[in-house]
Amino acid sequence: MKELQHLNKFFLKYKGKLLLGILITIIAQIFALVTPKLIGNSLTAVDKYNRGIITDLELVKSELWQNIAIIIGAAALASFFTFLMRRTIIYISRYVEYDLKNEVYQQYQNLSVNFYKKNRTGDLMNRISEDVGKVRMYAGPAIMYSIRTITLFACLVPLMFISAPRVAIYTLIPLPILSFLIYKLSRAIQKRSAIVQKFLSKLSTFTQESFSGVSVIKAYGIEPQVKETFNEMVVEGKTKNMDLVKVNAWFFPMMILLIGASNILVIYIGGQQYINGEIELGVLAEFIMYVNMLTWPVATIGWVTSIIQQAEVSQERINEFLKVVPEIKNNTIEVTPIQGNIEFKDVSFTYDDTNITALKNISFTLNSGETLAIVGKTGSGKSTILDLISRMYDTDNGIIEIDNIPIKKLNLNSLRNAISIVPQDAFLFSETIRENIKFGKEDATDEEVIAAAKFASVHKNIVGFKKGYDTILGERGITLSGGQKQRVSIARAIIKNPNILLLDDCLSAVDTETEEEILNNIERITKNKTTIIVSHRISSAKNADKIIVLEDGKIIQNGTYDLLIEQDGYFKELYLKQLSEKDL
Ligand SMILES: Nc1ncnc2c1ncn2[C@@H]1O[C@H](COP(=O)(O)OP(=O)(O)OP(=O)(O)O)[C@@H](O)[C@H]1O
Repeated sequence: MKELQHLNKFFLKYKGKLLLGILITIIAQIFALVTPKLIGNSLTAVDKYNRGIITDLELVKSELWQNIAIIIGAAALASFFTFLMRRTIIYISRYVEYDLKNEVYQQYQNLSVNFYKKNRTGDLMNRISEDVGKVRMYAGPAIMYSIRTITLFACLVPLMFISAPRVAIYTLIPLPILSFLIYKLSRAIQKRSAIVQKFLSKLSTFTQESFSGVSVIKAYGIEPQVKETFNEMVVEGKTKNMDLVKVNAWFFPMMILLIGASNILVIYIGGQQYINGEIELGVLAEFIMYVNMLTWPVATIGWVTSIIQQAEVSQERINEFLKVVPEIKNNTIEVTPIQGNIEFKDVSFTYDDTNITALKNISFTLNSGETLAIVGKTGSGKSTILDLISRMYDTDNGIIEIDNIPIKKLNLNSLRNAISIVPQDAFLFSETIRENIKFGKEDATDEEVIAAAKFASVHKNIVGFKKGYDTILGERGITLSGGQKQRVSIARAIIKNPNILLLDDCLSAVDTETEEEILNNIERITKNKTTIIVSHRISSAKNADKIIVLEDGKIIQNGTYDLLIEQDGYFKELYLKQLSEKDL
C-alpha cells in the first residue's frame, strides 16, 4: 500500500464527498437489513397461527400488512441510498482518475526529449490510461465494496448471533473459504486477461502497420504472407482467450456451490433447532436471506484484494515516472526578453544513451539579426547545435550564451517563445492546414495565416485543395507531399514572428526554384532576426552572413560564402559538385 499513499492527497481533497459516501453506504446497508428480519417475523407469525399458538387471524393479517409496508419502504430507501452510494463514491474515483491523469500528463509535458527517447510511446500511453484506470478501481469500487462489506458484517454478524448463535457459526463457516477461492480465481483471471490484453495490443499493432504500409505490402506482393501471419496470430489469440474463458467459467458455479453449501447448513442445523423448539421458523428464513446477502460482499473481499494489489503495481509504475526529475529545468521565473545574440564557447556534447560525441569544442558568435549557415556531412552535428540552442539538451562542457547570459540562466519559456524551429522531419498534426499553421500563433487571423503560407510559397498549393485551408491532414500529414509539409511547417514557424529562427534542412524536399523563392523571403523578413540555416545545399548558404562547415562534430571551415568558395576544402568541393549537377 506504500505506493497507493500517493492518492491520499486526492482523498484529502475530496474528503467531504468521501465521508458523505461512507455515511450513505452505511445507511443503505442498514435499510437493506430490515427486509430479512421482517420476512422472518412474518413467517413466524403465520407459523404460530397455523400451529394454533395465535388464534386471532386479524392480528396476523394486520402484522403482515404492516411488515409488507415497512419492507416496501425500506427496500425503496435501500435502493435510493445504494444509488446515491454509487453516485458519490464512483464519482470520487472519476475525479481522482481525472486529477491523476492531469498530474501524469503535466509531468510528461515537463520531461525532456531525452526521457521520450528512453521510453516507448506505448509504455507512456499505457501508464496514463491502463494504469490510471486500474488505480481508479481502487479509488472507487474497492473502497465502496470494502465499506459495504465492513458495515454489513458489523451489523449482521451480531444480529445473527443474537437470533441463533449455533446457526450463525455454521452459516459463516463456508464464507472465508469462498473469499479465499474468489481471491485465487481473480488472480488467475487477471493473469490471463493481462496475457490477452498484451496479445491484443500486438495484434492491433500488426493490423495497424499492415494498413499503413499497405502500399509497400502490395508493391512487394506479400499479401499471402501477411494473411498467413495474421491467421497465425488469430489462432494464438483464440488459444489465449480460451484459457481465460475456462478460468472465468469457474466463477459463478463456485459461488453457487458455496452459497448452496451455506444454505444447506442453515436448513440442516436451523431445521434441527426448529424441530427441537429452540428457534422460530422465521429465523430459518431470515438466515437463508442473510446467507444470500453475505455471499457477494464476501466474494468481493477476494476480488477487492486483487484490485488493490493490481492498483499498487500500477501506482508504482505511475510513481516511477512522476519521480523523474526533468533534465531541462527552468531556473528562473523572471521573464527574460531575448534579442538573439548567440555565442558558443568551446561547447562539446555527448549523447548519453549512444555515447556519441556529436560536438567537439565548438565556438562561434552570431549577432542578433545575422544569418548563419551550417553545412556538413550527415551526422556531423548540425542538428545538435540547433537542439542545444533551444535547450532540448543541456551540456556541461563549454558555455552557450544568448545575449551574453548563459543559456541555463534564461527563463526557459522566454527562450522557447523567442525561437521558431523548423525540424528536419516536419511533423504536422491531424488537424486542418489552418490549425497547423496557427499552432505557431494561436490567435492569428486568417490574413496572417495566408501571409505566412505565401511567405513559405505554399499558399497556391493550399488554395488548390478543394477545402483550401480547411483541408484536414491525415495521420502525420500524409495527404501533403514532402515539400508541401516542409513549407507548411515553415509557415507555422514564421507566423510566430520569432527573434531566433532555426531551419533544420527544411528545404531538402522542395525544388531549387521554390527553395530560392523561400530563401529570398527569409532574407527579406529576417533582417532583424537571428537565423540559422542547416543545409546540405550550397544554395541555402548563399545569403548567409557567416558559414560554418562541420565534420565529425568539429568546425573545419568558417567564413563568408565568397571566402569559402575560394578556399580549398569541403565547401568548395560541394560548391563545384552542385554547380556541375546544375549544369547537367
Ligand atoms: N537523439 C540522439 N541520441 C543519440 N545520438 C544522437 C541523437 N541525435 C543525433 N545523434 C548522433 O549524433 C551525431 C550528430 O547527429 P546530428 O543529427 O546532429 O547530425 P546532422 O549533422 O544534423 O546530420 P543530418 O545532416 O543527417 O541531419 C550522429 O552521429 C547521430 O547519430
